[in-house]
Amino acid sequence: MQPIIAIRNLQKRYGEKQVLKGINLDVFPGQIIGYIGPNGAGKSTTVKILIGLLGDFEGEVTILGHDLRTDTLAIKSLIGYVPENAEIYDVLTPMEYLSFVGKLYQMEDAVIEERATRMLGAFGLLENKDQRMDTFSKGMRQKVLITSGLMHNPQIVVLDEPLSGLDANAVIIVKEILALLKREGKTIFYCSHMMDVVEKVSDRIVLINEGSIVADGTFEQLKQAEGDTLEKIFAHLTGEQNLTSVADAFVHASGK
Ligand SMILES: Nc1ncnc2c1ncn2[C@@H]1O[C@H](COP(=O)(O)OP(=O)(O)OP(=O)(O)O)[C@@H](O)[C@H]1O
Repeated sequence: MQPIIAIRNLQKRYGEKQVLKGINLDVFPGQIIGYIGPNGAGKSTTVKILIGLLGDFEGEVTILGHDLRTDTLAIKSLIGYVPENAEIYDVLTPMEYLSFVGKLYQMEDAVIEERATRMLGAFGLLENKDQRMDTFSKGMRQKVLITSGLMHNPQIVVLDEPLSGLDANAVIIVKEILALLKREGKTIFYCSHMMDVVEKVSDRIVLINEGSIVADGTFEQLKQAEGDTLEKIFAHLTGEQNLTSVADAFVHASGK
């Protein structure tokens, strides 16, 4: 099977600092990849490259046969991106914002209206659809962002910590959306720190540490090789093995 995303020797520097040190990854159609790693590991940098936001990288990235360097525009229409807490034009209402985003994807007005209404309805936001978003909670904004990333029915969905600020019910809805998207054959690249969710939704887990991939496999495969929970596997492979004493030192640092 041809990979839908092929990443070859991907490297990225910010000044002197090399934050991606040669990532090689083939993602196959219909996979849900859980892309995890400690703070600063390079997850968001990888995502920003994949969605065409960062052009200044070394290596090769091909998405559905398009070269990311030369076919950025074609690739953007194939990918849906859900960021964590992005700036949203909060003087707009959800419908105005979604209409703006839909037009960027060249969607017809009637389709935008229908999809936006259906998706906002699923998140319980219908009664807020014509209110300015400057009064919205963090979770309500995140629901609008999720809608805006999925509305154009992309083949590949890239989510960077999409559950940030969401309440328990919304987390369940997002997990169900991911399962539905998978059933529709979409490919999902899912970055998160929420190990329990990654463990449940991903059919392949890629762990990155200091800019390199240190584990790649199904949860079952990682479990056999490294430990019984994803949290433990994560701690083992990223070098933080005594987290209780780190927490203890932190609490006692302020008291003595
Ligand atoms: N615009 C930038 N300029 C300079 N350094 C940057 C920039 N963006 C990210 N970095 C650095 O690159 C490294 C990787 O950052 P990145 O945001 O990709 O990590 P991450 O794995 O997504 O982390 P987190 O889990 O904290 O979101 C970090 O050391 C970060 O400080």
